[in-house]
Amino acid sequence: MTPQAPAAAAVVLGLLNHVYFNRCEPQSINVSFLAIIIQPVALTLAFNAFSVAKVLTTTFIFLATLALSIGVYHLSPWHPLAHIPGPTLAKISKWWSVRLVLSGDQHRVFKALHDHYGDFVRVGPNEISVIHVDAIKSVFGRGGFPKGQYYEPRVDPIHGTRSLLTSRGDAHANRRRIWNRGMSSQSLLAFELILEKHLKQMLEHFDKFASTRSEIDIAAWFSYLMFDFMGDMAFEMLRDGKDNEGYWTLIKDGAKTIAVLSQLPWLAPALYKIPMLTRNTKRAQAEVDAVYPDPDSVFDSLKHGELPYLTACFNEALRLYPPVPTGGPRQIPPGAATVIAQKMIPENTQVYVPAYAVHRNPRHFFPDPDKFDPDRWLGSSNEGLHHRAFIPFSYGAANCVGKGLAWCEMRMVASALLKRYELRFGAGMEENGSWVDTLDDVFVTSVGGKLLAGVPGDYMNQKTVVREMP
Ligand code: HEM
Repeated sequence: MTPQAPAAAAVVLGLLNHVYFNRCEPQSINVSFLAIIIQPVALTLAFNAFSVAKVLTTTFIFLATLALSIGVYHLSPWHPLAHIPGPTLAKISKWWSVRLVLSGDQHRVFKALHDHYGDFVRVGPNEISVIHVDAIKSVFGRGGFPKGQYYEPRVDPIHGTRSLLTSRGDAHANRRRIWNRGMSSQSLLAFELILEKHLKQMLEHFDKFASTRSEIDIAAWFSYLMFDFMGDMAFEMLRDGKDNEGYWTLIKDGAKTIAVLSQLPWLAPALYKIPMLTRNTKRAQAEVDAVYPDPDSVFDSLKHGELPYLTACFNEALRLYPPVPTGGPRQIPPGAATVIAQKMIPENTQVYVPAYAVHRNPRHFFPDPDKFDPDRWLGSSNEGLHHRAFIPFSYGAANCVGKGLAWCEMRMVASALLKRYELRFGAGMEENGSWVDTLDDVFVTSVGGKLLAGVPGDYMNQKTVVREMP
């Protein structure tokens, strides 16, 4: 045996491992980690050359070969995604994505990549992002693709319980039917009463702040409101459950489902862009005043259809700052290579259709796709407005089940605030103008910092006489 034999064997073993992992992607780190640790040790023993130094050397050669082989293959013309352009580091390893997600900038970076590379970008060894409008239907629509491994970490690791978000196929369809019943227009009317109760509580607090002219972090207050409302709504379902099989099953299905209901940040980022926080306040406030002449009537959701300007403002906020900015990919099943927007995409690829980048593409919304311009939603012609490319609530069978409720919340909260106050940016907020740039993409949007409302001396001038809340 030559002294180089263990090293050569470690190289061969590294290459064989790559072939194996390429065919059978590991589903759990435990098994693969164990295999990777044991193999070089066993190899050193097999050559009767056991010593700590030799084990370390063999392990290093083995791991280096494995890493190099994987990296080279990912960049090679033989990789099935070789025809999709993208950053080199993204193609080589998933660590690029991990770093990106940790930074919170995923949505902004995806957009920049699409600006540079076009409709298709390779954003991982086996992941692509597509912003072509045809991809929305192909990926999310009927006959589209299931959620894949991306969603698995969201499954309860102890009980294996799947929420609506993580279930697939028939299990998803069955559970979704129950949710749909729970979110029917009749149910929404009941939820509105709960929202009204908590909204009034928030207004009481705001009245106090107004009287002392103090500054508030309005983003935090919207989160409190949504937390209280969603929590109360979930338990209200529980209370009424005996009479409503739909709600009852929903709750019985486990705490995970309630946790989904209690997802707070979905709504907040859109609310932060409500027009009272911008210079576009005039018209929206006038519209609310006209539709709700009586302050007590602002809780009446039946009039929400009479608020086209406010609705346009929210559409524009949801377009520029979709609360699920990138979202999760769908995964092309084994053996189901497919064509998306005229490009062949191989099996097992994870496909993102990132709302943030789709919404800011000049082919879909023009002119000035980065500009907050509610009027683009109000024109009689649809020029410059690609409705099919507007996907803040996603699309297809697993789109947002809470869409109706979210719209009700947004319009009711905004109407109540616009009717009652003239809000101003807090000290330093307007000049910075960059609060929205601090929003992080962590699947949903996470609020980066305080959004101060009001300035001392000119703060939340109450338009109406403050009344005692019932
Ligand atoms: C402006 C507010 C909201 C936005 C923009 C939004 C957006 C979305 C998006 C994009 C998805 C798809 C996620 C994916 O594909 O992985 C989704 C799913 C979902 N949303 Fe919302 N959402 C909002 C509010 C709500 C509310 C208030 C609820 C509470 C009932 C809710 C409950 C859900 C559930 C349960 C799902 C999973 C649906 C399924 O897998 O069938 N959402 N939402």
